[in-house]
Amino acid sequence: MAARRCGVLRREARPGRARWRLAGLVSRALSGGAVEEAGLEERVVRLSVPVGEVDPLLWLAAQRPGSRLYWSARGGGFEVAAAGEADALVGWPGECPAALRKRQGLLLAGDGGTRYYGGARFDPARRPGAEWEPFGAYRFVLPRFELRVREGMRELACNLVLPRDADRREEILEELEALPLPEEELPAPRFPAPLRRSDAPGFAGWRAGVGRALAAFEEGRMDKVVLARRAAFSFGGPLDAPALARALRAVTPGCFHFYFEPQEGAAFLGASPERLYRREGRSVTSEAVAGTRPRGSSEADDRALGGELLGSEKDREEHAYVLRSIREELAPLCESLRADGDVSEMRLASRRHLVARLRGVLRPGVTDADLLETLHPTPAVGGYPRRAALAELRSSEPFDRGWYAGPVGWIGAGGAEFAVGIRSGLVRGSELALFSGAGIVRGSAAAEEWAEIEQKISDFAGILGLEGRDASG
Ligand SMILES: C=C(O[C@H]1C=CC=C(C(=O)O)[C@@H]1O)C(=O)O
Ligand SMILES: [Mg+2]
Repeated sequence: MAARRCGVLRREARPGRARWRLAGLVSRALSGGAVEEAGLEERVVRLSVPVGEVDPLLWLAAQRPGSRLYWSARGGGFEVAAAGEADALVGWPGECPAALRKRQGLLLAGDGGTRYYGGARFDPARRPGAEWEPFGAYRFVLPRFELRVREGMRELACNLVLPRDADRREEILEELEALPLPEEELPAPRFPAPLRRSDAPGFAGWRAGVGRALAAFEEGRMDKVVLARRAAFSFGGPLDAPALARALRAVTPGCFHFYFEPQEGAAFLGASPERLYRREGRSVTSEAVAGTRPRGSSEADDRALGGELLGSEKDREEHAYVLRSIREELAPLCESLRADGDVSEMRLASRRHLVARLRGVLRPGVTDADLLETLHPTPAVGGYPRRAALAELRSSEPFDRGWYAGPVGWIGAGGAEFAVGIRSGLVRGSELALFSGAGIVRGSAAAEEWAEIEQKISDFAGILGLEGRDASG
């Protein structure tokens, strides 16, 4: 028999058997005696069993829509798909993730592997547009069920919050029993045809925005602002958002991949090259990513584009504000902070950026809420100085960024990792909104920055047949 890519499994790792073993663990953990022994203080119990080769994104696609998520670390090493919610920390309109501080007790009481996954709005102070309502100001989910791949080991896990889940024993076991565990490859997805495109701002509005930014630089009110665009597409039928995430992952190696679906019919997904920060205990790393050129079509062309980026004064300036700001913001939270190498080139499949890394040791007591509040938004997505840039975006950007360019990632007791939620889109039924921005500094030209955004959305555009539909008119 021909070997199927995902179908040949060792007997003990067969999905059905994994589910059955997990049900045994869950049943025991929720039995009267075990719950009573655990006492009244809320805590998270994470139960897991090994499982065979299932692609987490295929698993995700098979789960019931509504409350699904996916995260994979840049460069591999950690990947998770999840369904359902054992707990959720949700921010009300106007709340920033700093409010997480008050709600982190449960998390810190969790066992080692416990992680909440989620993200936050770019600007909690801006009134949310209707399309972003399901996402909240921030939303971190402790999934009910997880399929995790960590350093090549695959596991199926169930999170329980005790004692509160004791009352839901039957419900949880029924959910587990019904949990789909696909063993086979799905056919390659076919996406519906695109019908219409509309950009906010259009090119005239974009040119005006760049002009306003240049005037603000001249007047000394600001040094950099990242202006963004919302390119909205409608299709001839509903978009399969998990399939889109899979197709995107395939063409964007070396990126963080994320997918958040807080309710059926609304999914925010993307492939970001940029780490906001990573924390392991008190060690923290962050990085400045800015300045852009495409990859070349030949080796010589590619080399020339790399040289052009590294030698570009304008892109160096875009990048320098990001590095300077991260250093300024992070230093007060650290006992020590140092550069990790020089400014270099980050090469992605279809474009390249300038990158510089910072490494530090946090002062005792610094939390992830502190880090998020301090680091976000960096001038890679906001501007410099931050306050002036945000005021400009609030008063002139003609759409709500929602979670675009906000922090996305996970928080655990011993560590955390966040990417900057760029190169992303929002799927709602047969509508897709792609969000992308470009750093405006002295010397920026409106048409070039518009084209840079077009290049940045080309990963999505290539998958969905949107190329050649530039709306610059
Ligand atoms: C704001 C975005 O990219 C940022 C990250 C890298 C390079 C950038 C640039 O060259 O303008 C942007 O600052 C985006 O992709 O939406
Ligand atoms: Mg740029």
